[in-house]
Amino acid sequence: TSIMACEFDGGVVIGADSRATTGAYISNRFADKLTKITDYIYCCRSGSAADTQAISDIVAYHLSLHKMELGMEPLVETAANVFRELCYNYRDSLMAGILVAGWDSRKGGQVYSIPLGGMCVRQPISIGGSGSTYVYGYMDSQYKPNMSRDECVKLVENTLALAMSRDGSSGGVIRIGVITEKGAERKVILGNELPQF
Ligand SMILES: C#CCCCC(=O)N[C@@H](Cc1ccccc1)C(=O)N[C@@H](CC(C)C)B(O)O
Repeated sequence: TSIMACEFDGGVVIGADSRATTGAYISNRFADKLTKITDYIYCCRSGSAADTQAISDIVAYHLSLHKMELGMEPLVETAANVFRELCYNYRDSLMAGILVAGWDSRKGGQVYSIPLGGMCVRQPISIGGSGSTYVYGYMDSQYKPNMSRDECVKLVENTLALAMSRDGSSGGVIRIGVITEKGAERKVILGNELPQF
């Protein structure tokens, strides 16, 4: 897997490849690793498909209850804390590397990274999954503070395309999401339309 999330003024851009593997076999060529938690909060999943699906379902349930009690949309930070509590408390039984990203009225666009082990840290831009190891240098060389929405989309597309070209556990299509106060929009870049370097 190759996943990425990037903050911009007014929201976040999230992205993922679509390959699921069972050993060397590609068990799913069109996996959807961008998972909705609330209307304004998504997560990017890497690691065990089963573990990350289960965790995401539990967090979505808790936040739906929290929204009813609170009477307002849950904060991105709150979602990240529920993910962290599960990923840390069950760290010996789980294989889950998750990026939590979304928009709320208090802090706007936010990205929180929860790698294996269960720590949680906010980052303006974050990558994860097996493919991310090949593109840290590219991300660092291209990142600037205060990028526009479209600059973030292009950086996410290019970074994921590079990771997918080098990592055998990444591939397929690129799924992109943009989350702002207006909600979430999604698009797909097909395998033959990927940026070429
Ligand atoms: C059966 C089946 C398909 C899913 C098996 C399955 O979880 N594959 C994993 C690799 C893995 C991980 C831990 C144990 C075994 C196999 C996988 O493809 N993970 C991708 C993300 C998930 C969300 C699709 B990525 O991290 O590469």
